[in-house]
Amino acid sequence: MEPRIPVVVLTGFLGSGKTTLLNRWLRERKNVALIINELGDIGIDQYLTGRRDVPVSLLAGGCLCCVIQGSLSTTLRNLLMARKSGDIPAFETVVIETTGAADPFGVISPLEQDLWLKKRFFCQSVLTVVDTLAGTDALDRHPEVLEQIHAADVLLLSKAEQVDEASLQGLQSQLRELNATARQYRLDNDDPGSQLLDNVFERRCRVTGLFSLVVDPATPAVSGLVSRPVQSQGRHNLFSASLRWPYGLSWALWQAALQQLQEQCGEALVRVKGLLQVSGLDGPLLVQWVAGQAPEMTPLNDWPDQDGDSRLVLIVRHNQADFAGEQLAHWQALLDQLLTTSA
Ligand SMILES: Nc1nc2c(ncn2[C@@H]2O[C@H](COP(=O)(O)OP(=O)(O)OP(=O)(O)O)[C@@H](O)[C@H]2O)c(=O)[nH]1
Repeated sequence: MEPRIPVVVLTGFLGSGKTTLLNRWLRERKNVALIINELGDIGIDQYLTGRRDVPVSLLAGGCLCCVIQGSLSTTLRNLLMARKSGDIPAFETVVIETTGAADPFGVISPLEQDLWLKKRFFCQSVLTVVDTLAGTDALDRHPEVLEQIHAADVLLLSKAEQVDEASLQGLQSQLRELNATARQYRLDNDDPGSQLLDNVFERRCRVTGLFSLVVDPATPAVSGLVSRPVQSQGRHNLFSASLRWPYGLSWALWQAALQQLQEQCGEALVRVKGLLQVSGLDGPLLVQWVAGQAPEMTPLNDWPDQDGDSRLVLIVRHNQADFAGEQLAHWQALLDQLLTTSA
């Protein structure tokens, strides 16, 4: 039997900087296969990963830790078959970029529970990106962030260059309380680089259906740690809605429309990302927007596919599953109106 293939789980809340970091690391690495899991139905991240010579599998429309947990087994099997038959390069490591809402323990559980997979793959590390700009607020607002921190072997602190030292230190000490063993790296001046993908960490967590921490009797209990059941269906009150639209608008009208979307969704808004058709531009406008942070709108040279449709994914936190869809439907009506008046 061949040696087992290591699987690295790269996690972190919505918009924390997972894809940005992977882009950087994949410039130096070829020998990985990438699995990208997206909450929305339309994948955007697969277009943003820098290297085209790395096999990328997109799993969209729900989280691997719950709604589409079964898809990981199939995807890993397919990757292994394709590697054996020489259809894809002989990757040495699989990197899973989770959705921003994922519970990493839920993502890795098939690797521990499916005997076929267990013989061929193992979870080598859980790397968690922490958005320092979102800071301690995110720990209070989004329980998923706590799960991602608890599960981490390493904490990678993004956007630290935008945060003052005192806030950063406050966040770092809170992170140490939540996960005393994970090493912290500031990505602005201490990026460990893609070599981190080779480091093997001992799994500290045991997956039993109910997730519980295996506490080393030599280490004090970690404060604030909760173990809670994971439902087989979507366990988040995070919902996504996606829109494809075969038209373009001017940059200024898109800006106004996005502003309107923010006002409509209010506090519920968590993340917006998309590729928009803009009159006068050959390539799309990449929209990257993390709630509470300034929207980034970057013109790209080319469309990543033949399609050329504007597409947008909206992620909200709300107790009504229909909320995201309704907001996007209202917004589409506004876009249609803008299109008519600007024609
Ligand atoms: N200033 C700064 N911005 C960053 C950094 N990392 C990411 N960003 C920005 O944060 C936004 C989200 O980055 P992504 O890499 O797409 O985040 P993500 O975690 O992959 O997002 P999801 O897939 O939606 O969960 C983008 O606008 C990035 O440009 C960083 O270290 N510093």
